[in-house]
Amino acid sequence: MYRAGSFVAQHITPVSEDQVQPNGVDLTLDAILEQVESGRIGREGKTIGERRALDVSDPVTETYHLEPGGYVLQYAETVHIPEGHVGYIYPRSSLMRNSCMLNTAVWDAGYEGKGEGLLQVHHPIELERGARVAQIVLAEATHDDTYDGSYQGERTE
Ligand SMILES: O=c1ccn([C@H]2C[C@H](O)[C@@H](COP(=O)(O)OP(=O)(O)OP(=O)(O)O)O2)c(=O)[nH]1
Repeated sequence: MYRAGSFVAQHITPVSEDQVQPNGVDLTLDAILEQVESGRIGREGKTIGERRALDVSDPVTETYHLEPGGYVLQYAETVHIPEGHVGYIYPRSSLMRNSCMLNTAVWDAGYEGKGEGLLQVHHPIELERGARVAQIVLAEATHDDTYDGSYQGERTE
């Protein structure tokens, strides 16, 4: 069962009232990166290739002008996935209606950090830093251990 947005909001920092939706919480855009080097997924281990942070095209409004392509989008909020739950990301529908998509992997129980998503741009779009671009939902889930991988605590210092 998916939890209500008010429950999800208890696990997102910082969060404001306008981010809380009936079934989840909107996440905002912190930064957009472009991958410039190949990564590797091996039978054992993995390497993340170098990604370079894009400069905003308009520094006054902090707006990115994006051409079609694939980008890594970093969310601004710290997310904690509580025990007994699993998280998924959906794009904000207005992003999708503008021919763009945000992909999700699994957000594991016990994970805490500022995560990332794959942003697919199928038509040029402008995105402002701090704009709501995604929605995170939490579903109740059984699990064995809790998350203890390499991304635990990412970008939280
Ligand atoms: O779209 C997503 C999905 C997940 N995560 C975060 C939460 C998740 O718990 C963590 C690790 O994901 P995963 O377990 O898939 O990472 P991995 O590639 O298996 O690496 P590791 O074994 O180091 O965890 O990354 C994101 O930032 N974005």
